[in-house]
Amino acid sequence: MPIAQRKTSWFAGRSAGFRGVDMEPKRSYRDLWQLIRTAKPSARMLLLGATLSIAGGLGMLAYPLVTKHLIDALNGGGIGVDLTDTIAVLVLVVVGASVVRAAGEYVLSRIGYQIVAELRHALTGKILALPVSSFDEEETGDRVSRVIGDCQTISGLATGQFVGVIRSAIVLIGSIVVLALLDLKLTMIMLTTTLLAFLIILSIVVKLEPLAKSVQGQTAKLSSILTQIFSEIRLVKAFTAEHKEKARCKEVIDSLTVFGCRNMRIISSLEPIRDMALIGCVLIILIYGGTRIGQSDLSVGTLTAFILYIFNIVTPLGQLSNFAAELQRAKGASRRIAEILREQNEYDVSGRNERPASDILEFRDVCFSYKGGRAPVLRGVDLRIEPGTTTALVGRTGSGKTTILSLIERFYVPVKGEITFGGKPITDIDLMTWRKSIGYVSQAASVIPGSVRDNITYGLSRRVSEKELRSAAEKAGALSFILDLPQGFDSMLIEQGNNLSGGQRQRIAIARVFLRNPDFLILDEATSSLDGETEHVVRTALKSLMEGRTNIVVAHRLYTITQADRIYYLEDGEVAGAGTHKELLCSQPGYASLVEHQFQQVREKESA
Ligand SMILES: Nc1ncnc2c1ncn2[C@@H]1O[C@H](COP(=O)(O)OP(=O)(O)OP(=O)(O)O)[C@@H](O)[C@H]1O
Repeated sequence: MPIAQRKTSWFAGRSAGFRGVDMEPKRSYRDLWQLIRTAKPSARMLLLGATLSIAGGLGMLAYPLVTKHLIDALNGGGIGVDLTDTIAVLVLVVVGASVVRAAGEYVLSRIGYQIVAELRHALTGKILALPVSSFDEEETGDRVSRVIGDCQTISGLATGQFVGVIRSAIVLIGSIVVLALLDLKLTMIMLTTTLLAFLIILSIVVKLEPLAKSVQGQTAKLSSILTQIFSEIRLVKAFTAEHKEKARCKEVIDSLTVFGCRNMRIISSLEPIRDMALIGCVLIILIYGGTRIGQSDLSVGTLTAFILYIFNIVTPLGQLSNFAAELQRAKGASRRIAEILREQNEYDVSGRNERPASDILEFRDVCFSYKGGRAPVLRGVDLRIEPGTTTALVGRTGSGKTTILSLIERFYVPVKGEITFGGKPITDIDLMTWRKSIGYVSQAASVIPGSVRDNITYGLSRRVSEKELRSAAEKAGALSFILDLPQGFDSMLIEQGNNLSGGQRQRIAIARVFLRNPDFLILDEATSSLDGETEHVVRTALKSLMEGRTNIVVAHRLYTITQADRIYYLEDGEVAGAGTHKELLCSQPGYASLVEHQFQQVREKESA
C-alpha cells in the first residue's frame, strides 16, 4: 500500500489551489500569513506591545504642539504658572512617550523571539519527519540557513516592522492633519518638499532589494560549503585539499564582500542625500516661514512646530520604505520555509503499531530508482528472508545491496512490486514500530557528539539501568576500553567519534543494538579491515548479537558469507543467483570469481 496522504501539516490540502505561476505573489503573502499564524503569537501580548508602541508614537505627535505653546508663551514674554505647566507637560510628553515606546519595543521583541522559537520548532520537527529521500535532494547548509536566518526574518517583520508601519502611518497622517490645521499653505510646501526628497531616496532604496536577495543566497551557499568541509575534515586533509576548499570558500566570501560593498555604496550615498534633503526642507520652511513671521502672518511657535514635525514626517516615510524592503525579504524567506513544510512527512502512514512477531520478510518483484537517477537501481528483485536466519547480500560495488537495506528500513518506497512481512505489506505496520524492531550497524559505525552513555542509549525513550548498560557494553566487547576512558561511560565523544578507533566505534554501535534488542539485525559489513585482534573481538561481538535474530548482512568477508544460511548474489540491480555458498560457487561463475577476488584481498590485507 502506498504511503497514505493523511493530513499532518497545516500546509497539506491548502497547497492545491496555489499552483499557477501567476499566483506566486499571492501565494507568498499567504505563506507568510500562515507562518505567522503557525507561530501562534500571544494576541494579548501583541495587543499590549502594539498599544504601547503606538501610544509612544502619539506622544511624538503631541510634543511639537506643546513646544509651539511653549515658544509662543516665551515670545509673549511671560514667565508664569502657565509657562511652568507647559514645560512640565513637554517633559512629561517626551519622557512618557519614550518610556512607553521602549516598553512597547521590549514586549514586541519578546514576541519576536517567541515567533522565531515556534517557527524553528516547527521547522526542525518537520525536517526530522521528512523521508531520507528528501535529504538526497538538498544541501544540509541550505536547510540550516532556513532554520536560522529565514525564521528570524519573518519574526522581524511580524513584530517590529508591522507595528512600526502602523505607528509610522499614525504619526504621518496625524502630523499632516495637525499641520494642516495650524497652517495649510506651509503644510503644502512642507509636504511637497519632503515627498520630493522621499521619492529620490526611494528610487535609491529599491536597488537594495536584489542585493539583499543575493546576500541571502550567498550566505546559504557559504554555510553549506562550510558544513561539508567541517564534516569531512579528514578527507580534506588526507587529500591535501585545503587550498582547493579555501579557494571555494574564498569565491563565495569574495562575492559576499562585493555585494556588501555595493550595499554599502548605496547606503552611504543615501545618508548625505537624506541629510541634504532634510536640510533643504528645513531651509525652505525657515525662509518661507521667516518671511511670514516678518509679515506677522505666522507665530514663531508655529514655525518651530513645523520644523519639529519635519522629523515626524521624514522618519515614518523612511520606516515605510524599510517595511517594503523587509516585506520582500520575509516573502522570500516564507516561500523557502513553506516549501519544506509542504513536503510529505514520512510518518504520514497509518498502520498497526504493535511490535511485529517473527515472520517471513519478502521482496516481490521489487523495482527501485532514486529520484533523479536515470537507470533503475533494483530490477524485479525477489527475496525471501526466513525468521531467525542469516541472509547475506553479495555483489560487486553498486549492485544495489545497500539500497535493499534502505528499502527494508523503509527509508525509500519501491517504485514497483512490494515488500511484505508475514504475507502483508510492511506499510501495514506503523513506521516507527517497524523501525524499532530493526537494529542497524552500518559500515561507518556512526557516533554522535555526546557521552559514551548517550551513544549507547541513543534513541531509547525508556530509562536504562547501569547494570543493563554495562551488560550491553560487555556483550559488545566494549566494557574494558570504556572503563579505561578518563570518565568511563561519561567520557565525551567528539563529532564523528574521532577520539575513538574504528574498532571501538563499531563496538559502541554494537552495544547500542544490544540494548535495543531488535528482532531484525541489518548489518552493512565494513570493507576496511581492522587489525587481527580487534577484528576478532568485533566478530565475536557481532556473532553474539546475531544469535536468535533475523540477520540481513551486506557481506564483504568470506567468513560472513560462509556463515550465512542463504546468500543472494546481485548483479546490476538483479538477483542473479540464490542459495548457499557451496551451491552458488558451483552455479554462479560471477559469484565464484567475486568471492575469490574478495577472499584474496582480505588475505592480502591480513598478511600485510
Ligand atoms: N541516495 C542516492 N541517490 C542516487 N543514487 C544512489 C543513491 N544511493 C545509491 N545510489 C546509486 O544506486 C546504485 C546502487 O547503490 P548501492 O549503495 O545500493 O550499491 P552497493 O551494492 O551497496 O554498493 P557498495 O558495495 O559499493 O556499497 C549505485 O549506482 C549508486 O550510485
